[in-house]
Amino acid sequence: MAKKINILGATGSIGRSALDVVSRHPGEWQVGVLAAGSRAEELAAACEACGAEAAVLADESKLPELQAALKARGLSTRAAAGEAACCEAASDPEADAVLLAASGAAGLPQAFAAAKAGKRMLLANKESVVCGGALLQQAIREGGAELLPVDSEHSAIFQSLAAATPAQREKAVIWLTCSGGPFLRRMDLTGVTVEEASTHPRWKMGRKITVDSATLMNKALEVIEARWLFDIPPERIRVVIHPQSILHSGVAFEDGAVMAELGVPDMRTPIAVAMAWPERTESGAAALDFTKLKEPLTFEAPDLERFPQLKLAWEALEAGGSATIVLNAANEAAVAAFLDRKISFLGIGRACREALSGLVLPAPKSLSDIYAADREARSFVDSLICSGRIS
Ligand SMILES: NC(=O)C1=CN([C@@H]2O[C@H](COP(=O)(O)OP(=O)(O)OC[C@H]3O[C@@H](n4cnc5c(N)ncnc54)[C@H](OP(=O)(O)O)[C@@H]3O)[C@@H](O)[C@H]2O)C=CC1
Ligand SMILES: CC(=O)[C@@H](O)[C@H](O)COP(=O)(O)O
Ligand SMILES: [Mn+2]
Repeated sequence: MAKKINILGATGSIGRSALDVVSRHPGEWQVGVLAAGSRAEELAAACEACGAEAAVLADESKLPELQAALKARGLSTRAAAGEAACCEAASDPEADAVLLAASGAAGLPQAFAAAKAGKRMLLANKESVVCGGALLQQAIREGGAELLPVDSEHSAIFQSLAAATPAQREKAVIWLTCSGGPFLRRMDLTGVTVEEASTHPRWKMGRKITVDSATLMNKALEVIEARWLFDIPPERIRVVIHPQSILHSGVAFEDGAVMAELGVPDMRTPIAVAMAWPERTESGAAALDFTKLKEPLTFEAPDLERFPQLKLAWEALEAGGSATIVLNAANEAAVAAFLDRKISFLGIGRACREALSGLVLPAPKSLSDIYAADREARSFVDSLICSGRIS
């Protein structure tokens, strides 16, 4: 019988890539629920293409629109809306796997729901790991869930660690690769436009993560993500700039050996790895031919003067409490303001730093504590922007 996958964030960049992988395996995989944020027409179209059983929108007010869009396509797909319905999709007892690919902290309740229900979690939504921290890891353990990383770097690390013993992991160093984003060689970042920051040199991704890659906050979030996913202290996580995005990250062992995963930059590979693990399956990604690489593979240290956001990962982890939640929320609020052309590109980093030093909150004890810290950081940044202190 075909295995069932529920996809949250189905209309996004990861969601579409996942649907492409699923479509290559008829009879082996079938789609249960597709969930998205608010775009009813796009969700209905995705349901039609893959024959999903149910469609869910997080935005409750869009339920009539979703029902109408499904009906207009002659589909009998069940429709639901609201955050609770998204969490039901994430914890669905009928799903063999759930892909968590909403964008931002909006994915947090879904990750907790999947963890508590003991699901096989294919996790792209890094923000839920950054905010959920120890609490999410605890929910995964207690719920008996299995987490398979989809973020390309973490998929590479996961694969590189597959054969390592606990003792070998204890001394391993993680090398996270970073493309450097569109401004790797641009010395002056004043005046960066929304259009410039919204174009990634290697990956086609959603708007928020693309801007994060341009500020290097994406890598900061990935350092925090790695700390939790691989239970590794921050001082054993390093970042290296690798503009070609062919080596997706690696692990250095005490004997000098480095295990790494390489491939063409195509998210269908880590999605297929997570779907099939510990087996392998066809993803649709082109094979890497070392004899036909268009440019040499290069590596260099990151420039922390021009990209100070990167340092905030270690600072937030060191600070403890709710610092990583504050950092994530401040960044989400600042990136949204930048995309709305209310603040400059450099204002994003200033907002993150101000929030991190201005808001010292205790460690969360529950999901509602996480929401509270998240809300506080967002309103802190909003007030910085409204008062003109960040522009
Ligand atoms: N794109 C990539 O290559 C990579 C992405 N990631 C991570 O994966 C996640 C998704 O990124 P990406 O696909 O680029 O983002 P996109 O912006 O392309 O897509 C976001 C998706 O999330 C949906 N969505 C928004 N709010 C909710 C909600 N509350 N519940 C369920 N779905 C929701 C959107 O629906 P709607 O269309 O209705 O707005 C859309 O389907 C992010 O956390 C990102 O960091 C990690 C590695 C690589
Ligand atoms: C594809 C993926 O996993 C992204 O997170 C990607 O790594 C972004 O590239 P940067 O290295 O530029 O942040
Ligand atoms: Mn990544």
